[in-house]
Amino acid sequence: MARQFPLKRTRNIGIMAHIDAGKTTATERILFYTGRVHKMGETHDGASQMDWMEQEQERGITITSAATTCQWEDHRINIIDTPGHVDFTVEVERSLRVLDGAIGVFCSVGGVEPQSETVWRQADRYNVPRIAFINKMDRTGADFYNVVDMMDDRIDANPVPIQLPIGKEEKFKGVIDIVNMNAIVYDDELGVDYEIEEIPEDLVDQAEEYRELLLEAIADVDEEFMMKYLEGEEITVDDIQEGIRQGVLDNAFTPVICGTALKNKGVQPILDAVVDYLPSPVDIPPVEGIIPRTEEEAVRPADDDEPFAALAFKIMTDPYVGKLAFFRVYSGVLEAGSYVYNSTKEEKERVGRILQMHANHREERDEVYAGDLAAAVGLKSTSTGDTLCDADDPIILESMEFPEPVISVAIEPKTQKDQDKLGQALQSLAEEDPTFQVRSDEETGQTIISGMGELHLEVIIDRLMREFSVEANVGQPQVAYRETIKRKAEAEGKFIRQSGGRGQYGHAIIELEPLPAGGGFEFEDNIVGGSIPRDYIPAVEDGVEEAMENGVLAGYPMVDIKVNLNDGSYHDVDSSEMAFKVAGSMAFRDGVKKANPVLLEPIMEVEVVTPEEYMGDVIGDLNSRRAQVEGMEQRGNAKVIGANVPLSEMFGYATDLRSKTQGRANYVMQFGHYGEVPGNIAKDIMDEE
Ligand SMILES: Nc1nc2c(ncn2[C@@H]2O[C@H](COP(=O)(O)OP(=O)(O)OP(=O)(O)O)[C@@H](O)[C@H]2O)c(=O)[nH]1
Repeated sequence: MARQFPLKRTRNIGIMAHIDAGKTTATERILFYTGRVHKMGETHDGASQMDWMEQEQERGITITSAATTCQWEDHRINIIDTPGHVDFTVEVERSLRVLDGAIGVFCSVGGVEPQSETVWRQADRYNVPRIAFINKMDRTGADFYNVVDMMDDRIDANPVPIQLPIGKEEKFKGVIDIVNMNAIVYDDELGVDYEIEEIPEDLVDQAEEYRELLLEAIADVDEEFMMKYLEGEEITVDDIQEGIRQGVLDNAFTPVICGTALKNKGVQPILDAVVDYLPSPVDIPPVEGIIPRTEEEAVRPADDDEPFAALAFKIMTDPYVGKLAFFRVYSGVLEAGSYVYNSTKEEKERVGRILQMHANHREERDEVYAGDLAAAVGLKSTSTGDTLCDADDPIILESMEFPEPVISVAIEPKTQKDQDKLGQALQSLAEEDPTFQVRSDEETGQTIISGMGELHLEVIIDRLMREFSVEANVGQPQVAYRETIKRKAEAEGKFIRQSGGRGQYGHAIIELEPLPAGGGFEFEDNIVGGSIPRDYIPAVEDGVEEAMENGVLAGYPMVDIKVNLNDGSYHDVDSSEMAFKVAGSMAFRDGVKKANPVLLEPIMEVEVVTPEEYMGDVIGDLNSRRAQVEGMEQRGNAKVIGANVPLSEMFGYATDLRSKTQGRANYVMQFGHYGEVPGNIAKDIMDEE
């Protein structure tokens, strides 16, 4: 069977936004206009099409990203929903990894909020070409030009309006299209019909001014265009569109359009802009990876004739079909019912059915092609971030980077029956979400789950009950502390047993050294002359890694340490992997004690927006939470305070802030870095353990 849409006419896009900017509404309108959904669901009625999960509907926020397919102007558009809440960064990361372009949705009143800033910067890191849609032009206080300025100041988006609003707030009527130099005017309040008209007289000068800015921006990225522009030659609409497309693909500027999703104004132009300006899979550099074993670098161009390569970017448990693995095909073709090689796990797996997800139905696919996004049923071992490929031409694609969890709770099954189900349920959840981790506490035997924030863990516990019917008691959320070392130290581990039967002999001499924050764990093998045989070296590393799971101060995982294995000895008969593993653990524990171990805590970046009259109280309160106030600025008529605050001091902050400011201040917080816990506080934490 041949492919239905040429690669050039495929768009894989995400919609990125701050919570409440209107991403869900915009997505629904897009699906409505592309004809897939025939009734518009409103998020606040809880009838949303994209918010599949029950909790999402109750909370009114989008938590998971689902890939939804629609069609516009002979193009296939796959939309990857991207949440705006920072507790779900992993969802953002994973969608950024597989999309080719994005629409940034901003609220015309709130503008560039801190979380949109975070998401925008994540997208910068992945070089994602973007367009921007300024939504909610109908709201009181709507200010298109202010948002454009904020995009310039805060996120260096180099915004270039290609539309201007006609009117605003309740008088918002439509937009001026400065590419075609005409006006799209909606006839009524609900944007059912529109007319293409001449630009209203009072806006002609402004339209011309912005057209000049647009032409200049294009001239900066397109030499041919620059020549035409400078020599005063005629510039066609095609030239301009071509130029905008170039600017977007080069990440040189961000074209800005506007409207109101809720009132159905300016939605079709979003789709036109996606088709006209965002990249197809062949417009972006081919995906990179390495060949297993040889470790050679390789690329897979977007082409059906290349060997199959895809990335699993989301695992979902579906009530009807069980485990669904969403994947993005970069190259080649995959048939339903065939085998595929999971190069990350080094396993062959059978793909059962392949499903294409639409907003309200699923379509069964016999084959998927380069550039497609679909979901597979039947992949048992595949988890988020794994590469699926052709066994004869294997590759491991660059995986995603996931942040480490910062908060944890102890969880205890209520009954024996729950106990049996808990392990399996937690494992499925961890497969879906790499920022969710499960471990058992060595001393208490309790099951500890960790995640990115209180909301993240709440959602997980909710799902345990709803989807897996596990009843559990949940402890107080605790900060996920870490331990590390501050100086170098040498250490030795010797494990010798010689009582009866076969003895045990393992001996390792190591040196520990601190790595910079975020350095994780490194192991260097400096053994020369076979003082430890090759075969036993991985066992020493395993032993060290196992010992790192429970630090010496308070049993927290150890991070940012390099271990150099420098020497050791062995015994011809008695040495074994087991003995070297134990020796590795012993050496590490011994070394840590000499290397000045310290406790680390997550430090959050907090931003509080408050009316000026409460500023003193807010700062006083932050100071009592060991905050480092980093800056203050005026935004509109409010004060914005930026601070770094230890997460352990932030529990219950929402309630305190509300009562101190009569509910008039807001805050957002996100993980910043791990910092050393001050001595007296560290002592308290260690005493508690
Ligand atoms: N006035 C106005 N309200 C809008 C518009 N678009 C969306 N809204 C409202 O804004 C609220 C948030 O919209 P959503 O579409 O849920 O926003 P979201 O960005 O998807 O939010 P999360 O799912 O929480 O990330 C809802 O009450 C919408 O009805 C608009 O154009 N104008």
